[in-house]
Amino acid sequence: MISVNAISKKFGKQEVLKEFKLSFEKGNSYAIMGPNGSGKTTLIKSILGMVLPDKGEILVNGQSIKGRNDYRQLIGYMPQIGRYPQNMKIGQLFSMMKDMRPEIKQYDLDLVEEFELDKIKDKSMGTLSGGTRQKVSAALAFLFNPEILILDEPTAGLDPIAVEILKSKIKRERESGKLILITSHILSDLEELTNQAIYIFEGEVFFNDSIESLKEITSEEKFSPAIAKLMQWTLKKKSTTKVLTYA
Ligand SMILES: Nc1ncnc2c1ncn2[C@@H]1O[C@H](COP(=O)(O)OP(=O)(O)OP(=O)(O)O)[C@@H](O)[C@H]1O
Repeated sequence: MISVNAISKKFGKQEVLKEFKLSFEKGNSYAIMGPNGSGKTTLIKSILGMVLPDKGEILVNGQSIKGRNDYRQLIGYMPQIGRYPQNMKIGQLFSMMKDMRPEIKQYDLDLVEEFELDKIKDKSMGTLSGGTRQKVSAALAFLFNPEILILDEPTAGLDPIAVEILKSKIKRERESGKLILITSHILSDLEELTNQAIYIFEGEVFFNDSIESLKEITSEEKFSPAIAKLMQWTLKKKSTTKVLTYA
Protein backbone atom coordinates (compact mmCIF):
# COMPACT_ATOMS: atom_id res chain seq x y z
CA MET A 1 0.00 0.00 0.00
CA ILE A 2 2.91 2.35 0.83
CA SER A 3 6.40 1.72 -0.56
CA VAL A 4 9.30 3.79 0.60
CA ASN A 5 11.97 3.22 -2.04
CA ALA A 6 15.44 4.19 -0.88
CA ILE A 7 14.60 7.68 0.31
CA SER A 8 17.30 9.87 1.80
CA LYS A 9 16.94 13.22 3.51
CA LYS A 10 19.51 15.65 4.80
CA PHE A 11 18.91 18.76 6.88
CA GLY A 12 22.06 20.78 6.29
CA LYS A 13 24.90 18.33 6.88
CA GLN A 14 22.83 16.03 9.03
CA GLU A 15 21.70 12.91 7.17
CA VAL A 16 18.41 12.12 8.89
CA LEU A 17 17.18 9.34 6.57
CA LYS A 18 19.73 7.15 4.76
CA GLU A 19 18.29 5.10 1.90
CA PHE A 20 15.15 4.06 3.76
CA LYS A 21 13.47 1.03 2.20
CA LEU A 22 10.19 0.11 3.80
CA SER A 23 6.85 -1.24 2.77
CA PHE A 24 3.62 -0.86 4.66
CA GLU A 25 0.75 -3.22 3.95
CA LYS A 26 -2.99 -2.96 4.59
CA GLY A 27 -4.30 -4.71 7.69
CA ASN A 28 -1.03 -4.20 9.55
CA SER A 29 -0.13 -1.81 12.27
CA TYR A 30 3.48 -0.63 12.42
CA ALA A 31 5.34 0.65 15.47
CA ILE A 32 7.91 3.20 14.33
CA MET A 33 10.48 3.49 17.08
CA GLY A 34 13.86 5.05 17.71
CA PRO A 35 15.56 7.51 20.03
CA ASN A 36 14.66 11.21 20.02
CA GLY A 37 15.80 12.83 16.82
CA SER A 38 16.28 9.53 14.98
CA GLY A 39 14.04 10.53 12.07
CA LYS A 40 10.60 9.07 12.86
CA THR A 41 8.68 12.28 12.25
CA THR A 42 10.79 13.04 9.17
CA LEU A 43 9.82 9.63 7.75
CA ILE A 44 6.14 10.25 8.45
CA LYS A 45 6.27 13.76 7.01
CA SER A 46 7.95 12.40 3.88
CA ILE A 47 5.04 10.00 3.39
CA LEU A 48 2.64 12.89 3.91
CA GLY A 49 4.48 15.04 1.36
CA MET A 50 5.35 17.61 4.05
CA VAL A 51 9.08 16.85 3.72
CA LEU A 52 10.61 16.28 0.29
CA PRO A 53 13.25 13.52 0.21
CA ASP A 54 16.50 14.38 -1.55
CA LYS A 55 16.62 10.94 -3.17
CA GLY A 56 14.35 7.98 -3.72
CA GLU A 57 10.58 7.86 -4.08
CA ILE A 58 7.45 6.99 -2.17
CA LEU A 59 4.58 5.11 -3.77
CA VAL A 60 1.04 4.97 -2.40
CA ASN A 61 -1.10 2.28 -4.02
CA GLY A 62 1.56 1.90 -6.69
CA GLN A 63 1.75 5.56 -7.69
CA SER A 64 4.51 8.00 -6.90
CA ILE A 65 3.37 10.78 -4.55
CA LYS A 66 5.73 13.30 -6.15
CA GLY A 67 3.86 16.43 -7.16
CA ARG A 68 0.52 15.01 -6.06
CA ASN A 69 -1.88 15.90 -3.31
CA ASP A 70 -4.86 13.69 -4.00
CA TYR A 71 -3.40 10.63 -2.24
CA ARG A 72 -3.52 12.60 1.03
CA GLN A 73 -7.26 11.99 1.08
CA LEU A 74 -6.49 8.34 1.84
CA ILE A 75 -4.60 9.31 4.97
CA GLY A 76 -5.77 10.44 8.39
CA TYR A 77 -2.89 12.14 10.18
CA MET A 78 -2.60 12.92 13.85
CA PRO A 79 0.43 15.19 14.32
CA GLN A 80 2.68 15.20 17.36
CA ILE A 81 1.69 18.81 17.98
CA GLY A 82 -1.45 20.00 16.24
CA ARG A 83 -1.31 23.61 15.11
CA TYR A 84 -4.65 25.28 14.52
CA PRO A 85 -5.94 28.82 14.04
CA GLN A 86 -6.02 30.13 17.62
CA ASN A 87 -9.28 32.03 17.34
CA MET A 88 -11.18 29.28 15.58
CA LYS A 89 -13.72 27.45 17.69
CA ILE A 90 -13.70 23.63 17.80
CA GLY A 91 -17.06 23.48 16.01
CA GLN A 92 -15.85 25.87 13.30
CA LEU A 93 -12.71 23.79 12.78
CA PHE A 94 -14.74 20.63 12.19
CA SER A 95 -17.11 22.49 9.83
CA MET A 96 -14.15 23.87 7.88
CA MET A 97 -12.60 20.41 7.56
CA LYS A 98 -15.91 18.95 6.38
CA ASP A 99 -16.28 21.76 3.83
CA MET A 100 -12.87 20.82 2.42
CA ARG A 101 -14.14 17.32 1.58
CA PRO A 102 -17.65 17.97 0.19
CA GLU A 103 -17.73 14.56 -1.52
CA ILE A 104 -17.79 12.82 1.86
CA LYS A 105 -21.27 12.50 3.27
CA GLN A 106 -20.65 10.14 6.18
CA TYR A 107 -18.30 10.95 8.98
CA ASP A 108 -16.69 8.82 11.63
CA LEU A 109 -17.76 10.65 14.75
CA ASP A 110 -16.77 7.96 17.28
CA LEU A 111 -14.07 10.07 18.88
CA VAL A 112 -16.05 13.32 18.68
CA GLU A 113 -18.73 11.57 20.71
CA GLU A 114 -16.48 9.63 23.07
CA PHE A 115 -14.34 12.68 23.84
CA GLU A 116 -17.56 14.75 24.17
CA LEU A 117 -16.17 17.45 21.89
CA ASP A 118 -19.69 18.71 21.09
CA LYS A 119 -20.01 19.96 24.64
CA ILE A 120 -17.03 22.28 24.13
CA LYS A 121 -17.60 23.14 20.47
CA ASP A 122 -17.68 26.87 21.25
CA LYS A 123 -14.24 26.92 22.86
CA SER A 124 -11.48 28.56 20.84
CA MET A 125 -8.56 26.34 19.85
CA GLY A 126 -6.13 28.81 21.44
CA THR A 127 -7.68 28.34 24.87
CA LEU A 128 -7.58 24.53 24.92
CA SER A 129 -5.32 22.46 27.16
CA GLY A 130 -2.68 20.35 25.41
CA GLY A 131 -4.66 17.16 26.05
CA THR A 132 -7.91 18.59 24.69
CA ARG A 133 -6.08 19.76 21.58
CA GLN A 134 -4.78 16.19 21.19
CA LYS A 135 -8.37 14.92 21.40
CA VAL A 136 -9.36 17.30 18.60
CA SER A 137 -6.38 16.14 16.50
CA ALA A 138 -7.32 12.50 17.05
CA ALA A 139 -11.00 13.07 16.19
CA LEU A 140 -9.97 14.90 12.99
CA ALA A 141 -7.60 12.10 11.93
CA PHE A 142 -10.46 9.58 11.98
CA LEU A 143 -13.22 11.91 10.73
CA PHE A 144 -13.23 10.89 7.06
CA ASN A 145 -12.79 7.18 7.68
CA PRO A 146 -9.40 7.05 5.88
CA GLU A 147 -7.79 3.80 4.70
CA ILE A 148 -4.47 4.79 6.22
CA LEU A 149 -3.89 6.26 9.67
CA ILE A 150 -0.61 7.90 10.59
CA LEU A 151 -0.42 8.69 14.27
CA ASP A 152 2.58 10.59 15.66
CA GLU A 153 2.77 10.03 19.43
CA PRO A 154 -1.02 9.68 19.62
CA THR A 155 -1.39 9.07 23.35
CA ALA A 156 1.13 11.67 24.57
CA GLY A 157 -0.56 14.22 26.80
CA LEU A 158 -3.90 12.42 27.03
CA ASP A 159 -5.43 11.48 30.38
CA PRO A 160 -5.82 7.74 31.12
CA ILE A 161 -9.51 7.62 30.12
CA ALA A 162 -8.81 9.37 26.82
CA VAL A 163 -5.85 7.03 26.20
CA GLU A 164 -8.10 3.99 26.56
CA ILE A 165 -10.76 5.52 24.28
CA LEU A 166 -8.17 6.26 21.60
CA LYS A 167 -6.45 2.87 21.89
CA SER A 168 -9.72 1.05 21.57
CA LYS A 169 -10.58 3.11 18.46
CA ILE A 170 -7.17 2.33 16.91
CA LYS A 171 -7.69 -1.40 17.57
CA ARG A 172 -11.14 -1.33 15.95
CA GLU A 173 -9.71 0.37 12.86
CA ARG A 174 -6.87 -2.13 12.65
CA GLU A 175 -9.32 -5.02 12.89
CA SER A 176 -11.32 -3.50 10.05
CA GLY A 177 -8.24 -3.91 7.80
CA LYS A 178 -6.75 -0.43 7.75
CA LEU A 179 -3.07 0.38 7.54
CA ILE A 180 -1.82 2.05 10.69
CA LEU A 181 1.56 3.67 11.40
CA ILE A 182 2.28 4.75 14.96
CA THR A 183 5.29 6.43 16.47
CA SER A 184 5.53 6.41 20.22
CA HIS A 185 7.97 6.08 23.07
CA ILE A 186 5.33 4.29 25.14
CA LEU A 187 6.21 0.65 24.53
CA SER A 188 3.16 -0.78 26.29
CA ASP A 189 0.92 1.17 23.87
CA LEU A 190 2.88 -0.06 20.88
CA GLU A 191 2.73 -3.65 22.06
CA GLU A 192 -1.04 -3.40 22.37
CA LEU A 193 -1.64 -1.62 19.09
CA THR A 194 0.88 -2.95 16.57
CA ASN A 195 2.08 -6.20 15.00
CA GLN A 196 5.12 -4.91 13.06
CA ALA A 197 8.19 -3.18 14.47
CA ILE A 198 10.49 -0.70 12.76
CA TYR A 199 13.46 0.57 14.73
CA ILE A 200 15.38 3.55 13.43
CA PHE A 201 18.84 4.44 14.66
CA GLU A 202 21.17 7.17 13.44
CA GLY A 203 19.31 7.60 10.18
CA GLU A 204 19.14 3.90 9.32
CA VAL A 205 16.46 1.27 9.52
CA PHE A 206 18.00 -1.02 12.12
CA PHE A 207 15.10 -3.46 12.45
CA ASN A 208 12.07 -4.04 10.26
CA ASP A 209 10.01 -7.16 10.83
CA SER A 210 7.14 -8.56 12.85
CA ILE A 211 7.03 -8.20 16.60
CA GLU A 212 7.04 -12.00 16.81
CA SER A 213 10.35 -12.16 14.97
CA LEU A 214 11.73 -9.29 17.08
CA LYS A 215 11.04 -11.41 20.16
CA GLU A 216 12.61 -14.44 18.52
CA ILE A 217 15.76 -12.64 17.39
CA THR A 218 16.26 -11.03 20.78
CA SER A 219 15.28 -14.23 22.65
CA GLU A 220 12.87 -12.18 24.71
CA GLU A 221 9.28 -13.18 25.36
CA LYS A 222 8.09 -9.67 26.09
CA PHE A 223 8.11 -6.62 23.85
CA SER A 224 9.72 -4.14 26.21
CA PRO A 225 12.85 -6.20 27.02
CA ALA A 226 13.10 -7.09 23.31
CA ILE A 227 13.24 -3.39 22.43
CA ALA A 228 15.67 -2.72 25.26
CA LYS A 229 17.95 -5.38 23.82
CA LEU A 230 17.66 -3.88 20.36
CA MET A 231 18.62 -0.50 21.80
CA GLN A 232 21.64 -2.02 23.52
CA TRP A 233 22.69 -3.57 20.23
CA THR A 234 22.41 -0.26 18.44
CA LEU A 235 24.62 1.35 21.02
CA LYS A 236 27.17 -1.42 21.50
CA LYS A 237 27.29 -3.30 18.23
CA LYS A 238 26.52 -0.93 15.42
CA SER A 239 28.11 -3.46 13.07
CA THR A 240 25.03 -5.74 13.43
CA THR A 241 22.98 -3.24 11.42
CA LYS A 242 23.35 -5.16 8.17
CA VAL A 243 22.26 -8.42 9.75
CA LEU A 244 19.15 -6.94 11.29
CA THR A 245 17.90 -4.82 8.44
CA TYR A 246 15.19 -6.51 6.42
CA ALA A 247 14.51 -4.16 3.60
N1 LIG B 1 12.90 21.18 9.25
C1 LIG B 1 14.02 20.78 9.82
N2 LIG B 1 15.15 21.49 9.69
C2 LIG B 1 16.31 21.09 10.25
N3 LIG B 1 16.45 19.97 10.97
C3 LIG B 1 15.35 19.21 11.14
C4 LIG B 1 14.08 19.57 10.58
N4 LIG B 1 13.18 18.62 10.91
C5 LIG B 1 13.86 17.71 11.64
N5 LIG B 1 15.15 18.06 11.79
C6 LIG B 1 16.18 17.30 12.50
O1 LIG B 1 16.15 15.98 12.03
C7 LIG B 1 16.37 15.06 13.09
C8 LIG B 1 15.23 14.07 13.16
O2 LIG B 1 14.07 14.73 13.62
P1 LIG B 1 12.67 13.98 13.78
O3 LIG B 1 11.69 15.00 14.26
O4 LIG B 1 12.37 13.27 12.52
O5 LIG B 1 13.01 12.93 14.93
P2 LIG B 1 12.06 11.97 15.76
O6 LIG B 1 12.66 10.61 15.65
O7 LIG B 1 10.65 12.13 15.32
O8 LIG B 1 12.28 12.54 17.23
P3 LIG B 1 11.35 12.54 18.56
O9 LIG B 1 11.36 11.15 19.12
O10 LIG B 1 12.08 13.49 19.45
O11 LIG B 1 9.99 13.02 18.16
C9 LIG B 1 16.54 15.89 14.35
O12 LIG B 1 17.91 16.06 14.61
C10 LIG B 1 15.89 17.21 13.99
O13 LIG B 1 16.48 18.26 14.69
